[in-house]
Amino acid sequence: MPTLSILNPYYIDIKKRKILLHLTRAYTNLLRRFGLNIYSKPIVLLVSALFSSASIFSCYQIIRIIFRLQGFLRRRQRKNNHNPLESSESLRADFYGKERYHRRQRVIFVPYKNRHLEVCLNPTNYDRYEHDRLIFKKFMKEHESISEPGKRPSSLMIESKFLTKLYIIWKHILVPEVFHKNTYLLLTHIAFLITRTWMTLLVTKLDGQIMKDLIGFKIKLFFRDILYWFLFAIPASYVNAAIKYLTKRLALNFRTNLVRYCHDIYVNPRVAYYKLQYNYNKLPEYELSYKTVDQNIVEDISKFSNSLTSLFSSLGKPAIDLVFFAIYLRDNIGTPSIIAILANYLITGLLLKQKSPNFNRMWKKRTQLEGIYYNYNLNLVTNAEEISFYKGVRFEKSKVLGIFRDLSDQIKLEISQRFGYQLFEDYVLKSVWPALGYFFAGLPILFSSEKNGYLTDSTSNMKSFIVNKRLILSMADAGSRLMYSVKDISGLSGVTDIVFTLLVNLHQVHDVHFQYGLTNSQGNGFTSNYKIHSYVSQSQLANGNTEANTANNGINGTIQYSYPGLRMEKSPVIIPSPAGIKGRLLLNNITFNISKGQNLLILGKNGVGKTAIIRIISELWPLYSGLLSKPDSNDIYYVSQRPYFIDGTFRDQIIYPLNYSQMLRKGYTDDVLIGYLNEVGLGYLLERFGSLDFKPGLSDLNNVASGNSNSGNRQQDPDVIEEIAINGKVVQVHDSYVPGPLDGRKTWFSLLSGGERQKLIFARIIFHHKQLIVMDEPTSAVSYDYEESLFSSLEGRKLTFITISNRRSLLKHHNFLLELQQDGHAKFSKIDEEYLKHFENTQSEIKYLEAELRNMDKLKKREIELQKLLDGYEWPQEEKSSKQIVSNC
Ligand SMILES: Nc1ncnc2c1ncn2[C@@H]1O[C@H](COP(=O)(O)OP(=O)(O)OP(=O)(O)O)[C@@H](O)[C@H]1O
Repeated sequence: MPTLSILNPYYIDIKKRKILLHLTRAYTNLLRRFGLNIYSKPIVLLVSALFSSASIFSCYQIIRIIFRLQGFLRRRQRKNNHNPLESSESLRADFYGKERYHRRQRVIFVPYKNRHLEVCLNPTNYDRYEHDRLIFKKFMKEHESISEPGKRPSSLMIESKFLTKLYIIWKHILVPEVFHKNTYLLLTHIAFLITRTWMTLLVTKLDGQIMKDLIGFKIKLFFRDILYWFLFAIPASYVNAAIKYLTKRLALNFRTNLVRYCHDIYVNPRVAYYKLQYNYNKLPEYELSYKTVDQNIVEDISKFSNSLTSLFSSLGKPAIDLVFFAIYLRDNIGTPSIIAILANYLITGLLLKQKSPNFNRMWKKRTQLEGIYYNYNLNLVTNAEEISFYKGVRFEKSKVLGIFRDLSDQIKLEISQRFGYQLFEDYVLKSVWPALGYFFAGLPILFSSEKNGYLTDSTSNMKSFIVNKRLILSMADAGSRLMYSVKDISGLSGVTDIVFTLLVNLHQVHDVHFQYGLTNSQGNGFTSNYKIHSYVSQSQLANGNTEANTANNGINGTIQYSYPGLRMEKSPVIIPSPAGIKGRLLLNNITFNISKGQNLLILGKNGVGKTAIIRIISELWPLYSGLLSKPDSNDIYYVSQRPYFIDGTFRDQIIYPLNYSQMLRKGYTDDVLIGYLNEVGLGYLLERFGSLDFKPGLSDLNNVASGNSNSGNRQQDPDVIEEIAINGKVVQVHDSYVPGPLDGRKTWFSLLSGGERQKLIFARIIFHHKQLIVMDEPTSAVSYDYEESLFSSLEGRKLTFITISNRRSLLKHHNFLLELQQDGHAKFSKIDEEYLKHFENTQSEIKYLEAELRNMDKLKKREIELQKLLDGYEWPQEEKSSKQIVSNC
């Protein structure tokens, strides 16, 4: 009964099985009609290639869905049980001293097609870098010890240095765990390489078979084998494409790992990017040029990743080919022939290596020169206006051409050295090896058919010859590719040196006990920044080479945080160098103390060390001795001598280093910022640059995401093109966005005048409203009347500030004065009413004297004019003689 059949659970299965069987039968019949065997290798390969791609694609999709689900659940969980340790306020301040690291997962929006994707960034594990630093340090120590005179390293050690460096980078950065996605990619890559070699073997056999069909006039078999050839091409192309894809993917993954690693220790609160210029290495080969760090990170890391991954193909493929083909050929041409072929490869390989020029050194030199050339061009672009004013075109042109000449000379040298070697290499690899291949391929036919009566059939002879010849030529090709990849290895070795040197230097600078070139052995044993110690006396400091200095070569100043004002006590200002406390002393013991609400003016001539004091306060330079008490780093705002602007909107220039969403979270709106701009006298710029060159960026999306779309004069297009759910909020992505008056994007530094730049920085100071503001020549380009109003704004807000300046006119805005003398001494005094009165009296006296001087100048000029008139006057005779008498008198 039909109902019963449907109820039967096996009914559907039986039906399905029947359909499957029917389809299989139809498929085999179709193949048979073309004379194809379904179990033949090309067919099996084709089907498995299709099947494996379908399964890989499905697995990938399933994994993506799982990850998305996991992210969603994690966010929901975080929202439900709010963990204070994971909140944005949870900061780390243990091992890193005063440094703070966000441990929270961050969500950013990445534009994709016409929508924005939500991307989660996991928190960085900084402990990892502390661990890795010791590994790099150990390597350097060992290397330094073997480089000492009398301890010459063996050549093996030098050779293995490259492998050790590569191993360290590999193990700690490229593939940090065994079960890492890069491990899977690498294994898949190797599997595909083996498959390709096996397929080459199959194609070679098929080639011989086709030749045999042709010579034996087997038309049907000939067409069948041609069809096999076509079918074979599909999985073969798939494998080739997969190898290329995996090579590129792996290179990108390696690059990403390396770049993230470098950025984590290069751009972080320990300001390695600044301190790197003060790093020195005992071994010159590990000296990093500060000027080429950008090139190292941007280009050399990419080159390293590409050459490492392409080496898998260029070295792995021929190596696998050699093994496979040798095993297969051993059955056809015998073991002695195979040994002879391999011995030939080995001997010529060694010969070629001996003749090979040092490509590694040449490559390193060329890369260095390329970097210098690139940086010089960059310098031209950055300082275009200054160079034009100075009319420095001729000078710059001759300089840049000189640099390019050095580069082209190096390339010429490289090309000419390559030429001789290439000649020899091509002769051996492209002529000698294939000729020997023909010889060995012919051996079994020549000898077997004559002596043993074996292989008498000419078509079989032909097939055997074709297969052997192709395999031996492929072997020769594999061998030559191995030889060529020796060059790749030396290229990789050069770029590994560069990347390793970069990492060594970054770790040295990222060290919490960074000693500005001093090694620990030069310092005081276990060196520690900012520990309490007995002070070095002034006379000892001035002397420079006393016993106390030798003992306290390290950095021994004490820094106290959370201080409401600013205090320095007996702190010397020394230019950081490997000489440590014995380095160039700019200022002797600086001592001053200001409390909250008090302001300090630091005056001094050019080059006396005013900015150097700020460098010490901001911990860019070390405090070799003495005491520094200051508020927490986050409560101080520093203003540098040269205003800094970023590539962003007008708003970004005011709120830097905050971003737009952070600004909104703090409760600020564009209207408030516009108020600040008017206060510093830059309101007129809003009209001029308001919404010029507006481009919607991530900040605009963040604005919408945070739900604060009503900021100032902003309007929004009601057309919503998409809605995304982020942390439980619905984010609307708008098709168009009408920019507000602070949305203009310009190259701000070159666009604003010197005075405008400084006024804009004042708007920034007012916006941030920090506990302490340290300013270096903030009004040097501002007119006196505006200087008055800018400082009055700060005073009106009761801000505590320190100003470095050359202008005594600023005295009235400060409570204390620190006058720096050329001899390295400093005088700290209070600026009270009496002082100001005295100063004003002195000023007016100076003005009076200046006016007198001017008058005297005028009188002198008048006298000279009269004298000239007298000289040129035609005196009557008797008057002339009386004039003569007068002048003689
Ligand atoms: N990295 C360095 N290496 C060597 N010397 C340095 C270094 N940095 C600064 N100096 C020197 O230290 C001295 C003080 O520099 P600083 O920038 O503090 O001067 P300043 O008093 O602020 O001068 P100005 O008023 O001209 O800005 C200068 O002679 C300068 O050349």
